[in-house]
Amino acid sequence: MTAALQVSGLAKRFGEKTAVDHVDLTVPQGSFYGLVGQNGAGKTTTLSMAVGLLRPDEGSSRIFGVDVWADPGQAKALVGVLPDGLAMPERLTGREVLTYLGLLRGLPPDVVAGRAEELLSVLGLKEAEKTLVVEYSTGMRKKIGLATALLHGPRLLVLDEPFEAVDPISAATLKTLLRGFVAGGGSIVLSSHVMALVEQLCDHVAVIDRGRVAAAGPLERVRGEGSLEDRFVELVGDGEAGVRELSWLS
Ligand SMILES: Nc1ncnc2c1ncn2[C@@H]1O[C@H](COP(=O)(O)OP(=O)(O)OP(=O)(O)O)[C@@H](O)[C@H]1O
Repeated sequence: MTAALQVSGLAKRFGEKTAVDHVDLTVPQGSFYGLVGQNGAGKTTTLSMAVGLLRPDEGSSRIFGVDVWADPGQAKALVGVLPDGLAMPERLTGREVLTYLGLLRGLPPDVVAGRAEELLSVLGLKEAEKTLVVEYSTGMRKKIGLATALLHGPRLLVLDEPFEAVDPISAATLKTLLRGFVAGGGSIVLSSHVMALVEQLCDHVAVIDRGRVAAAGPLERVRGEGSLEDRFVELVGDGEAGVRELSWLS
């Protein structure tokens, strides 16, 4: 079966810094795939290149077999993206953002209106629908960003830190929504620093360390006998470096 997302040999340098160093990832159709790594490991850069937001120096990315860089229109119709630091039309309300982006996607106005209504309701943004995005909290921005990713009914969701700054009640709703998406045949890739969350939601995981894939595959295989956190520390930890005390604080 064609993979939902197949990235091959992706590489990106920023000046002297190699942010992503020939990453290969295969996200099977119907999987819930977690990408974990330390700050600066290269997760955002990898996902940005995978969905066509950032041009790679080397490598390729295919969404359901469609080359993201050769055929961006077709590839982008298949994917919903929640990027890191999503830029929004700040002077629009949540509903206006959804309407604008839905029409831009070419959806009929009545479909956009119906879906916007449902998304605002499911994501707990109904009361905030008249508020301008510029006035949204960080968590609310995350949720409206997710709504824009879902609006056109994509087959693959690529979500960069979707749970960051989201309150526990909204997180529970989000988990149900994402699980439902996968149960209905969709595929999801998400990045997170929270190992417990990845263990709870994902069936596949990739550990990214300094721009490279340190381990990847089905969750059970990657984590082995222990927890994902133990395995993560084992793979990417740098010994005592993180546990030095600040003597001047005590
Ligand atoms: N536009 C840029 N210009 C220069 N360096 C960059 C740029 N974007 C990312 N980097 C560098 O590339 C590396 C990977 O960054 P990236 O944002 O992909 O990491 P990450 O795993 O998503 O981190 P975090 O978990 O903190 O979000 C970092 O060293 C970062 O400083």
